[in-house]
Amino acid sequence: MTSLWYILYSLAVFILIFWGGTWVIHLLAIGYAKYRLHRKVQLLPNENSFPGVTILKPLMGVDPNLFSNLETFFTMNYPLYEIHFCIEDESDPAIMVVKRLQDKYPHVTSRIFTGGADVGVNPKINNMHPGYKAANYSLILISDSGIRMKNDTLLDMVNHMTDDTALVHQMPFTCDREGFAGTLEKVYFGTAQARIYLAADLLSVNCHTGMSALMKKSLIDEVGGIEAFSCYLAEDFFFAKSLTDRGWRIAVSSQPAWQNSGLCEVKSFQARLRRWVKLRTAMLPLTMLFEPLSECLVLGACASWAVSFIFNWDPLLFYLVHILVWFFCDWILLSIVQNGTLPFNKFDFVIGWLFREVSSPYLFLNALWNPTIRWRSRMYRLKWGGIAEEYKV
Ligand SMILES: CCCCCCCC/C=C\CCCCCCCC(=O)N[C@@H](CO)[C@H](O)/C=C/CCCCCCCCCCCCC
Ligand SMILES: O=c1ccn([C@@H]2O[C@H](COP(=O)(O)OP(=O)(O)O[C@H]3OC[C@@H](O)[C@H](O)[C@H]3O)[C@@H](O)[C@H]2O)c(=O)[nH]1
Repeated sequence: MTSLWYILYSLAVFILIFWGGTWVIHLLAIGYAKYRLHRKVQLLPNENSFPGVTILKPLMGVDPNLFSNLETFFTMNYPLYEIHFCIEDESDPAIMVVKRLQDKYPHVTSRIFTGGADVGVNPKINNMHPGYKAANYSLILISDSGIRMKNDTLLDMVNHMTDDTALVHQMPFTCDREGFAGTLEKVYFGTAQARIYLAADLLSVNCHTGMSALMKKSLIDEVGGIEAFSCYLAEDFFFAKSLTDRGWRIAVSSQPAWQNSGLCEVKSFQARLRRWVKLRTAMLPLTMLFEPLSECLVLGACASWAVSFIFNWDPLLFYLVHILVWFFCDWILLSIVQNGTLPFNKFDFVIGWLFREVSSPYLFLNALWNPTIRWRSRMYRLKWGGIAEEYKV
């Protein structure tokens, strides 16, 4: 009996320490977001001092926003860059979209690479490989198909590329999009993900998500080029790991990544989140415990039990206050990340927030239950450590 009491007591103490840690993370994320995000970019002082950038754009298929998203890459205020569009399938309609833009902006240097390569399992790396090999500049920007740039986004990223920095990445966020799925994505990226992403960057924990990442090419070539990472599906995490293992800094730029894919549905968004859970748990198995425990509703329930066990406090009242304060912290963080008027009202936020909080533990368990990963047209399985193999049925 006494030993069971000690076990429960220790568990309650552990939960309360973890609970306290998550509030520190809330505060760090809010403070760091305020300090780091949306800083004004200096104007170009001297065009010659800016390094050239090769932008790799892996494309696969067309969505209603593709043309206007890609157009933002042709209108950036940066003196020296080229765009390498990488399109695996030679009959992909994305080729026509790119050609229309090339005709509209003939003064911007851009090329189309079709066919991809077969250097490993990761299809994004296979697709980008020919474009990477033909890169002419010292900086590489890997930018996913749904990303939108502001005029000064590239300049902002380059400004963060200091001498001891090897990789500058944008924190994922989303453009204002209509409908519940648009709200849900904005709520997720501006609250749960932004909190961890910002706290991780502040504490130099690798949390790099590679939808928009500027890298020093020579440092990637030093370890064998992008093909050296093609055995992983989460090539982004391993790019950053390889660089930090060699003593380099990675940094978040002040503008978040404006995702604006024309496909905006709850179902596809949840499938994407499940795919990411599978990547994380294979690479970092400890997240299997800490990730569900760091969710508002799960942690609140555990902490309510712990305070009633140790201090005899009312667990229900504690749970309600916990949820309310968490909710307000999330609202504050989202408002800072958005840096302007949100495209939905407070009621929509409550619904989106509750939906995310309730569905997230379920999505997590669901992802663990089925380890097969579907990414666009292919299926994969991951080994512990993150090595991937294609799964053919
Ligand atoms: C005392 C509190 C401890 C809190 C532990 C928190 C556990 C992690 C909770 C949520 C994980 C959210 C991760 C957000 C971004 C990940 C998006 C993603 O999966 N991207 C993949 C695909 O592009 C990519 O390959 C993976 C990137 C790295 C993921 C690393 C996840 C672990 C982060 C742990 C950070 C802890 C920070 C706080 C430090 C005390
Ligand atoms: O088979 C594929 C799949 C994807 N891609 C390209 O890879 C990019 C990212 O694809 P998606 O938008 O489907 O996937 P995500 O946004 O979830 O990607 C994210 O998670 C997985 C990581 O490897 C990526 O670096 C990260 O951005 C797109 O530009 C897409 O065109 C390919 O070129 N081939």
